[in-house]
Amino acid sequence: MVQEEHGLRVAYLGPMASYTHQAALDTFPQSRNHTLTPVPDIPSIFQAVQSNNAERGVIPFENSTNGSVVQTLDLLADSKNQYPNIQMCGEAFVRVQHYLLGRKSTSHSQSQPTHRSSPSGANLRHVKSLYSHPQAWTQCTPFLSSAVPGRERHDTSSTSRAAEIVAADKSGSSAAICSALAAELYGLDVLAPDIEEKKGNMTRFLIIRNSPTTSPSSPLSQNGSSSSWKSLLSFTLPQTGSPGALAQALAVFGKYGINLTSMNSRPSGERPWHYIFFIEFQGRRGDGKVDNALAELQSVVARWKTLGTWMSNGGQDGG
Ligand SMILES: O=C(O)C(=O)Cc1ccccc1
Repeated sequence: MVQEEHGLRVAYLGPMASYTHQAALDTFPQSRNHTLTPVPDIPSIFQAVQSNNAERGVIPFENSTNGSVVQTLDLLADSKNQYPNIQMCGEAFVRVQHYLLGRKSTSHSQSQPTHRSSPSGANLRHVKSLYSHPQAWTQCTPFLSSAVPGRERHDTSSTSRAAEIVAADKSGSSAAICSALAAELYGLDVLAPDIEEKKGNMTRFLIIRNSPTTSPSSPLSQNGSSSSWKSLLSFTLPQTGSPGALAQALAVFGKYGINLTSMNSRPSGERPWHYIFFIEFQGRRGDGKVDNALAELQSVVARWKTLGTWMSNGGQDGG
């Protein structure tokens, strides 16, 4: 998705060469004079946008192999009301190909059969510890268990942060799972390429903006049919047991012929075993059937919030 605007300040999960950086570069091309600023973690992206230190933020949302980024969902749930103005306004898909990066072993022991080597033939016996973003481990399970089993794993805030840590390790005994771009930027050797389990591995990133109003977007006639728009909303259900409340909430969308495209739930933070649900659907406010469905939803749910609208085919909500 390429944004039309120029000169936006964009916060992304850094440091440079993270997959989020790639999504930010794809969405906010340098030719449009955007300023892309790496921040250390996902909450910092929300803070930067909420406080107007950045006009846009780019955050990882879900991966085709291992599902939702729960930290992002929890920030969207916003149980402490820290990010009341955060709204989604776009999405970007990035093909994620993981590399094992580190320092090549200087020993010439590759021919010894007792030494494990990567699919590329690099000797990995000297690799004692591994660094990466938690999402990356489960995208590379077969490689990790066959080529570097039993190594100590350290979670990092991003894959590029892992590369930075490994580049600073003079012992050469650590390795990071990250992008090929990180190898170049941090001067690391490729110990094994394409180590992700599923070859079509993709991550979807959200573009967020500060938008204090949740009023309907501009008239539909200006910007394509309602089916090219997607919207995200969250809701919780009433406190006391009300059988079928979730089914009733979902039935509202069916009643108005609205296509649900994803659903997630997370603990609401209100009390144990109480959940917040995230529903993504085709359409947007201002479209009669969506307005009717949302009006009816209010009588079924306890708390609800619209979390944004965007063009699912690559555009952006101008509202
Ligand atoms: O850590 C990164 O580079 C990110 O941008 C988050 C992430 C991690 C793993 C797969 C896709 C995105």
